[in-house]
Amino acid sequence: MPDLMDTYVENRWMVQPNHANTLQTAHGGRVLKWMDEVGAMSGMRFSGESCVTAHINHVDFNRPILVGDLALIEAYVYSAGRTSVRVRLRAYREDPRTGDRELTTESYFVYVAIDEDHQPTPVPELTISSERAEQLREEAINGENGTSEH
Ligand SMILES: CC(=O)SCCNC(=O)CCNC(=O)[C@H](O)C(C)(C)COP(=O)(O)OP(=O)(O)OC[C@H]1O[C@@H](n2cnc3c(N)ncnc32)[C@H](O)[C@@H]1OP(=O)(O)O
Repeated sequence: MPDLMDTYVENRWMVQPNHANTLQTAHGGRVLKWMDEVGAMSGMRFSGESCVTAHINHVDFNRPILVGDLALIEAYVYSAGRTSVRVRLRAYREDPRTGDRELTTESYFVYVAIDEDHQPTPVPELTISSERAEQLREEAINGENGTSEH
């Protein structure tokens, strides 16, 4: 049974002019695409299956990510159903020189594990075996319910 920490995936992209809008900041659709990809990686790591995106909850773009910044995307599975997997996604802008980062976007995605026939297929149970994992799960549940502070 995979542990929450086993599903923790992060990836970075350097924001290039071809990722930007006319304001020279990352296009929102591009950021969502990166989030979706990293979330799917997390869901696949958890389930051992291909995963498709079934649902994206509300998305607020709180800060822009400038061309030349790094877009850092973090994902982890915090809950699992029979065939569905809930993934917390956070996007940060990161200064490539200092590593300073600020949260820009947060969302909660539902993926469904599918078999070779593209039909939903069961996922394992999620285990929580450390204080850090428990903290991450609580943060996700509170964030999804709109009760977190950020
Ligand atoms: C990473 C990517 O970019 S993938 C590309 C974009 N995504 C897609 O193309 C997916 C297109 N959609 C589909 O193929 C189908 O609707 C599927 C596979 C997501 C679901 O198929 P369905 O036949 O509706 O499945 P079914 O009704 O049995 O539900 C399966 C699970 O999905 C969950 N689910 C289905 N739709 C949703 C939804 N909109 N929101 C939340 N959960 C959902 C169900 O609650 C169920 O969860 P559980 O098994 O944990 O109880």
